[in-house]
Order: sequence, then C-alpha cells, then structure tokens
Amino acid sequence: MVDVDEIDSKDAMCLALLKRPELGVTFTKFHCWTLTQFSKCVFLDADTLVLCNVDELFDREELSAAPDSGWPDCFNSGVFVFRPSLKTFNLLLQFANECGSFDGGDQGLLNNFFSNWATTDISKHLPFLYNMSSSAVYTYAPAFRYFGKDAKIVHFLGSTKPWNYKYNPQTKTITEDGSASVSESQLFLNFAVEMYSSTILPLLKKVQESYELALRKEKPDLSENQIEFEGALISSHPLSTSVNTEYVIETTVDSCGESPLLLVTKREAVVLFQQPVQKVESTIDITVAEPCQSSTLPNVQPGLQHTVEMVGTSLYSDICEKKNTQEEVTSSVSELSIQPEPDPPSAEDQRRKWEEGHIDYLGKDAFENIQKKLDSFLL
Ligand SMILES: O=c1ccn([C@@H]2O[C@H](COP(=O)(O)OP(=O)(O)O[C@H]3O[C@H](CO)[C@@H](O)[C@H](O)[C@H]3O)[C@@H](O)[C@H]2O)c(=O)[nH]1
Ligand SMILES: [Mn+2]
Repeated sequence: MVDVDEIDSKDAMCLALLKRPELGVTFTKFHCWTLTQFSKCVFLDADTLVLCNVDELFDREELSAAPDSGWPDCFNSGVFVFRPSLKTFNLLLQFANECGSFDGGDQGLLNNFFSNWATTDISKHLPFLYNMSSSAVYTYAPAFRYFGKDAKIVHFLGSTKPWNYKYNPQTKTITEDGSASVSESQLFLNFAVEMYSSTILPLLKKVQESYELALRKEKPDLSENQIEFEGALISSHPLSTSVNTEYVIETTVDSCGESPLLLVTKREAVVLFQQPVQKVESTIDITVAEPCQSSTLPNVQPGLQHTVEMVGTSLYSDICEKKNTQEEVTSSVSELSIQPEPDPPSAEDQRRKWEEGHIDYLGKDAFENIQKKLDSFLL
C-alpha cells in the first residue's frame, strides 16, 4: 500500500454540472503514474469488479481504455492501461493547473491529455467487456443480454453504488439504506447489489478478518481466538489457546454432536487434527489418528505423536482451578461445548454466513457456482 496526498480539482462548477460534487478528489488517481517500480499497470476504480483473469490487458499500450457509455468518443477512466512515469505525472499536474478538467474529475482531464485516444490507434480501445457499466442495461438492453455474459470487468459507475443498497433474494427487491423499497424495474441495480452482496462483501469481510488476525498475532487477545470450522460445532468458549505458538486450541464437539473434541488449528485456520478430550494438562500429547482434512502441514502425520504446549488462558486456568480432576474438566468441557446438531442451513442462513465471511470456497461457494449465479443474471 502506498499513501499519497489527495489532489482535488476543486472545480465546484463542473462537478455540479456532473451532479457529482465528491469527484474533485479523483485527481488523486494521477499518483498512479508514480508507480515507477512497474513498467506497465492497469488502473481500476474502486467500484469495479473483475470477473475473470484479465492479464491480457498488459499486452495493451498506454493509454488503453474502453469508451464511456455516456459519450463514446471519450474513454471511461475507471479502467485503463498506463505506463508509470514521473515525467507523465508531472505533465498531468501541469496540465491540471493550466487547463483543468472539462468535467471537474480525472476523466475529463485524462481525455484531454490523451486526446488522440478516440482517433489514432484502435488497439487502445478496450472492448466494453473490460469496463461494462451499469448504464448498458438501460441504454442497450438487448446488447447487454447478448454480450453481458462475457463481461470481464463490471463498473458500478454513477452515483448509485451497490453498497448503499440491500438486496432481499427472497422478494428480489432492493432497499436503499434507510429508505423505502426501490423499484424492481431497476434491473441492473438489482443485479449489481446482488453481485456486490454475494461476492464483494464476503471478500471484504475476509480481508478484514485476515487483517484482524494479523493484528492479533502481533498482540494476542485470547478471548478472541475462536475459529469456526465448517461441519463441526465449535465452542464459543475456547478451552485453552496457546499463546506464543502458531496453534489455536479449542474445544468442540464432533459433527454428530457426540464426544467433546479438542480441535487444534493453525492460526490461519488450517485444521490439523481433532482428538477426543482425554487429557488436559499443561502439555498434551496428541496422537494423530487421522487428519480430519488434508493438512497442508507436512510435519503432521497420522500415527505420529505431537506435543502441543498449552499455555493457560483464563478459561483453561479457571476450569483447572475450580475442578481438579480430569473427569470434571472433561464434563465441564462438554457442558460448554455440546450443542444440538443444526438443521440444514436455510437460504437465509447461508446468505448470513456469506455476509459474515464464512465462505465455503471449496464447496457450494466455489467460484464456478458464483459464476453460474452471475450467468443466471445475465442470460
Ligand atoms: O472519495 C473518493 C472518491 C473517489 N475515489 C476513487 O475515484 C474513483 C472514481 O469515483 P467513482 O465514484 O467510481 O466515479 P464514477 O461514478 O465511476 O464516475 C466517472 O467519473 C469519475 C470522475 O471523472 C471517474 O473517476 C470515473 O472513472 C468515471 O467512471 C473511485 O472508484 C475511487 O477509486 C476515492 O478513492 N475516494
Ligand atoms: Mn467508478
């Protein structure tokens, strides 16, 4: 991540005409030309969604971009291929000072700066599929229906952004945050919000979780060391958590809701193995009968004994202080852990899990299934 200073066109008049007063700061985009550690880059607006590998964009030259759907002789500056160069960066700043932007945002300026885009070299015209905007569905619905399924990058341009809406898959309606239901005839908005909710939001949550996990690694907070593992019901109360190791140890019950298990996971939530709780000491030896799923850790083998250090946590030491015998500890563990086996998750539950970032990447939430869902909107 590179921190940059904000550059604002401060062109209130043009931005008012555009009805987007907030877009003066898009001049900040020009900083991308300072990324001179790279020979070529692709700029993507924060409101774009890449649907498949688009590496071939790097075969294009500066400045390649797709036509803007509002004025196709201009390119849209939400997706463009460029070559970082301090010289270009300085020329852009100079141009901004001397000429400004005809729309108050970066797009107007970049179109004037790269003014031969429209006429000189057709290879610099990216197919619309690389910057498919929401407006396509209103302005040319048959084309959207015919070509839309091949979209590679979707751009939620305009003041209507999907993250300001909630989508109800049951009623297929969308609601603007804090206001009334939005007309269902706004097909693209429906599509956009649904796509955002089912793909972007979970990813954002995932990123946030990884970030929080990384922070916890630096400064372990034992009460938060709880990891949910699909299929198994994991206690919300960790029995114990190793502090200065890479392991997280929790109590759980197996998927049949039977004996309490000790679940040992790597901090990155890779499940190593499960073992019925038999011993609770400061150090436990665990013989791995069978890894409960293919482990990515080469040193954990079935049949081998592994010693896991259990550095006491509040709950673990509480239990040990209150109840000294192993049986009592075990029964206490089962009290804490055993939960009834849940009914199969409803569509609503599945959606909530998605939104909470619990994603079954290898199962029902695999990319192919998401792709099918996207296709169902487009076909
Ligand atoms: O407060 C802001 C506002 C914008 N951006 C960035 O600037 C981009 C442009 O804003 P956006 O709301 O996406 O604008 P669009 O609705 O896409 O409007 C059009 O007009 C803009 C101004 O010229 C161009 O930047 C866009 O590429 C073009 O699609 C965003 O995606 C962000 O990457 C920020 O980071 N912070
Ligand atoms: Mn945009």
